[in-house]
Amino acid sequence: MMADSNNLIVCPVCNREFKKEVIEEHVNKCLFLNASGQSASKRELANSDSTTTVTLPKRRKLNSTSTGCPIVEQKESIEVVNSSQKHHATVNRMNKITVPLAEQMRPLLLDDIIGHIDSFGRGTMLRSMLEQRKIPNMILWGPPGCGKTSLANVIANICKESKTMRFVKMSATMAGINDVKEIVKIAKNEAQFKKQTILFMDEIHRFNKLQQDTFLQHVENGTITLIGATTENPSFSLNNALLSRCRIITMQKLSVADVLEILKRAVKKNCNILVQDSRSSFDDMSKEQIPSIIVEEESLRWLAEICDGDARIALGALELAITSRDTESDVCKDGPTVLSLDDIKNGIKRTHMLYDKKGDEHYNTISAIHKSIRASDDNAALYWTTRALHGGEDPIFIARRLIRAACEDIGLADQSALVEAVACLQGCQQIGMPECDVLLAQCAVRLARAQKSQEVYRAMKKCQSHLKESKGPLPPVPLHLRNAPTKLMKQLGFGSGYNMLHKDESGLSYMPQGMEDYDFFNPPGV
Ligand SMILES: Nc1ncnc2c1ncn2[C@@H]1O[C@H](COP(=O)(O)OP(=O)(O)OP(=O)(O)O)[C@@H](O)[C@H]1O
Ligand SMILES: [Zn+2]
Repeated sequence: MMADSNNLIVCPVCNREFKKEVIEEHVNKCLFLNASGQSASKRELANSDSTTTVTLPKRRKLNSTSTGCPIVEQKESIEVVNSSQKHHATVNRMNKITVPLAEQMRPLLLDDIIGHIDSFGRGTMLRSMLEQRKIPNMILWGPPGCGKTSLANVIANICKESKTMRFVKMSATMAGINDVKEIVKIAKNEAQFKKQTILFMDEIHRFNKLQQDTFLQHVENGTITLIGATTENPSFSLNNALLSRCRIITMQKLSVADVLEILKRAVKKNCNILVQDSRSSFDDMSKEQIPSIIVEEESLRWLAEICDGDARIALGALELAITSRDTESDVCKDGPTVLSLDDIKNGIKRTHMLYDKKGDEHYNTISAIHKSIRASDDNAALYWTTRALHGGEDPIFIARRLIRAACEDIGLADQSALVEAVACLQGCQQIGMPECDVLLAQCAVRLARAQKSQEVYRAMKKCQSHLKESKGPLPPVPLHLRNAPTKLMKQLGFGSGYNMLHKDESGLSYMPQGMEDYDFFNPPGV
């Protein structure tokens, strides 16, 4: 299949071959997945166009002033060509490309970590502990790509220098109980040689509570020092006993300025590519000084803004943009290649990154919808609903929440709101996305604009807490309210004295005995 193989291009990330028409799409996927530790090729394998032949496209060699850049290095090693060299070339390429830019930029020192001033900036307790090489048990809780693993990496570095601590890194996505037991066994042994084991467990929330119990005793008796990282609220996902033994370090989402700084550092330090306005002139530079690629500051700022605080995504996108930009320019031009905002935008699909269905963002957004409705802010209700859908939220999940809001916040003030919200759910079930988007938008706006009444909801809450707080057996249903289907029951007095009149005229109480004066709508003292 020689003719075909000429048409194949190797993915620089996973080293598989794809047809020219699909390679771009594949590389985009592969880079993103690679950044998140997965591989696009595995998923695509079943229906991919890959074959075993290796034919590499000819690439432009970059300016030699750019050495040190991971991207540049990989370019140079891809510069291959005939089939007798192909094996060597493949190996060479693999070695260099398996480390994505985000990984290369991982901070080594505390001072390299950007942001997080409140949690471990100068003057914080954690900071001074770490500076004295004291590592507490801790859980790092923060959104993806904010630097949890990076902090662990810095700690690994501290361990390396200390000689009295060893650092072990695991991920709960891969490891099981047996791995933990193994670590504990080694840790006990190392302890005899006065070496403390620091265990970093990434994505610790993936362990169920029973599995978490395995750590507990070893954390408690000091065999291991545990550092857990999680994107999920630890108070829900972690064992209480474990929580009480660990310091919870809350890491905020990185700000736009933080991410911008990380991007600038990556560009400056690693790649020797200038960040500036492309219009500036290079007249007074010697030919060697002129960089091969220029990244405009505007592009970096845009990236920093859309990555939603995830530095890994921002770095991955930058890497992708540089890689694909360079591939395009086959001919060596006189001036540098400019990486414009459009180049960066082309490489990225916004929705891929921003909405994490399982994480807090999912609940945060749905809560924002509900609260906007409650506040009668139609504009905000529309925004949050649209944003949830844009991020890939399940429309049924939103519709259910709207039904709840229709009762909880609108209630008897406008009873058709409930009917319409239920209709909205049915409509969503029947037509699905993308058509049901407007159903949800309309319903959210409708609910936001409705009259509000929490009367029933509040009364129900009062009633619920009354029941919860009442001690001893609950009062029996009064005899006159009971049904008497049998003779025996009639003889026992069931239903006796009952009449069909309204409460003011019937002379009966419809509340249990002793509770005649209870009014959940107007509770005493309110
Ligand atoms: N605060 C930061 N300072 C400097 N670089 C950072 C920071 N946060 C993230 N980065 C960069 O982003 C990359 C990804 O960050 P990291 O792996 O530490 O995130 P994480 O919080 O562990 O994310 P996840 O929950 O997805 O594993 C790092 O390799 C580093 O290059
Ligand atoms: Zn690939």
